[in-house]
Amino acid sequence: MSEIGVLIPAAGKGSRMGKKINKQFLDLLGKPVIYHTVKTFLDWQRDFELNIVLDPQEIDYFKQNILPLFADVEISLVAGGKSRKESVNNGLKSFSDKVKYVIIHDGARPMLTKDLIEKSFQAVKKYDAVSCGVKVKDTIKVVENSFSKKTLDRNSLRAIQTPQAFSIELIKKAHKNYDKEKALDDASLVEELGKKVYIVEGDYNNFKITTPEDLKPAEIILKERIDV
Ligand SMILES: Nc1ccn([C@@H]2O[C@H](COP(=O)(O)OP(=O)(O)OP(=O)(O)O)[C@@H](O)[C@H]2O)c(=O)n1
Ligand SMILES: C[C@](O)(CO)[C@H](O)COP(=O)(O)O
Repeated sequence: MSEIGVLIPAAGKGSRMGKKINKQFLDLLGKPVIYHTVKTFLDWQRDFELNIVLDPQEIDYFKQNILPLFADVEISLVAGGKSRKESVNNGLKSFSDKVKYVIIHDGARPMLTKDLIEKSFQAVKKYDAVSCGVKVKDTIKVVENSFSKKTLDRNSLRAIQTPQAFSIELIKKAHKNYDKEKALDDASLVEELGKKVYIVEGDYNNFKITTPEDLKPAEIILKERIDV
């Protein structure tokens, strides 16, 4: 068994997408969104434990409609929680003792690349806590009551993505240490411990499918990859 654990949180409600079906099960080029996410990890390599965290009410749907697409792969399905943090925490607890490093990646980011996974994995062996992030292209202002208050220094800003990778010992400790439900990402829990998180250059195409207008560009990006 491998020292690597891959954890895909996919137990969200997708409320901003506003569809009846979970956004991770929506069709993208003839396959569910989450299929593309998982497939990229399997194209990267196959020697890892894979935990996919799902809404308990969607586990049967996943078993019937998505698991058959990965017939030869061992996948553990884990029941998620009310918040992303709780879902990730449940996924962390389900790895075997062999796992040393865990790579956490949103099910709703199907445009990740093998290169991003590999860069994150190489970096976590050196730094113990890693997140992908991209430079911010726009000018960012703090706005209050519709008036700008100040302009932030763009050079020090990054828009944070997943994959995020950690030594499993550190990320479990970080989850235990932070008892509030709401946390935007796992790297921030490590920051709460006073530890540094190394930022790997992410990919602008690796955006999260959040609202309906994200679907068309996602299709264009994935189609270009499949066509080449
Ligand atoms: N309780 C939760 C909430 C989120 N997630 C997962 O975390 C990722 C990032 O979350 P986001 O895009 O915010 O998804 P949702 O919470 O589903 O979206 P929304 O906030 O619009 O409801 C998604 O893959 C989502 O399924 C999860 O596993 N468990
Ligand atoms: C983890 C994450 O995708 C990094 O950008 C993001 O923080 C998830 O946040 P959301 O509020 O669940 O969209």
